[in-house]
Amino acid sequence: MNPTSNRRPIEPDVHRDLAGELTYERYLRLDTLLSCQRPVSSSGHHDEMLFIIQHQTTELWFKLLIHELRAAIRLVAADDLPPAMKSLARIKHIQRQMFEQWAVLETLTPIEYAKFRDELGHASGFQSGQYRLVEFLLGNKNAAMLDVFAHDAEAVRVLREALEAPSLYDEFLGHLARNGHDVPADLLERDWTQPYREHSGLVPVLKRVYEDAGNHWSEYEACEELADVEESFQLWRFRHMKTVERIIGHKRGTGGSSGVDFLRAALELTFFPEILTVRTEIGR
Ligand code: HEM
Ligand SMILES: N[C@@H](CC(=O)c1ccccc1NC=O)C(=O)O
Repeated sequence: MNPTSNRRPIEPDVHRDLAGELTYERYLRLDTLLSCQRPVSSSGHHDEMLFIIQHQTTELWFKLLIHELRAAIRLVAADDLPPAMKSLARIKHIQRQMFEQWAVLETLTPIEYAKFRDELGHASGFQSGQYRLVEFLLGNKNAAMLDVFAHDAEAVRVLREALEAPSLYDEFLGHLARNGHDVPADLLERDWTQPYREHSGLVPVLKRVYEDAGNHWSEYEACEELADVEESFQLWRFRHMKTVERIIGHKRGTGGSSGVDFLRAALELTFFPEILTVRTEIGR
């Protein structure tokens, strides 16, 4: 090593003849991945690259979220909680990345965005099939959301399948029931296509779990993990709404909604309501 050259020599055993072999680029399909950034703006606005990459990276994180959420749902349904918690821990880190990433897009000023916004037509994040799938897997079911995918039979098939299946919380309540907890029967056999609605009969069940956590540790841990996932999801929704507010103010959305007010209304939606409600009852 020569400390003055400021150059790292390539070691002799580094593989150089890679023709026909599996390489970094081939394994990661970078030819495809890096050819997907195609600005629509005819005059090629500098900032559209940021806009595209911000969306594409988020869609990649959605893909991993879906992969992990599906694994967690399967594991909870099989009463195998420890690996399910591992998936939820990973999900929380992904959510943190997605939250922090808004800072990059927030460098886009209203003037910069206005230069290419018109060219986006009616395209909108509201049409993100992967986002809607994440919402469904977490339990925010709404059949009307399928309408905007009517042009895409495969998206409708995947979303309908998730709409009709138990969500993460539905499976968790089933797990509690199988482990001797007195979960109200109407929560165990309900129409899965409907959004989960808070049930006062579940609160005493969770109260027992929380107040006697020593004897119900895995259930207690799972509740806390779910609370974290819900909070992180709300933080993402909130930051999206604030980013939108600072970039387009109260203009209507390209997807046809009222814009910020529509996004703010989503902050009222909850995935695991009793896990928060129980806190009011603790110690009473
Ligand atoms: C300049 C940046 C952005 C603006 C101005 C914006 C604006 C909006 C607006 C106004 C809506 C409501 C639907 C509509 O009428 O269009 C919406 C929905 C949505 N956007 Fe964005 N957005 C931005 C960036 C992003 C990014 C980076 C993502 C990441 C994928 C994203 C994902 C979504 C999703 C998933 C929805 C549906 C939300 C829901 O159903 O509650 N948006 N956006
Ligand atoms: N809804 C946005 C447009 C937008 O952000 C967008 C456009 C195309 C693809 C993804 C988008 N992202 C989120 O809505 C707007 O109203 O400006």
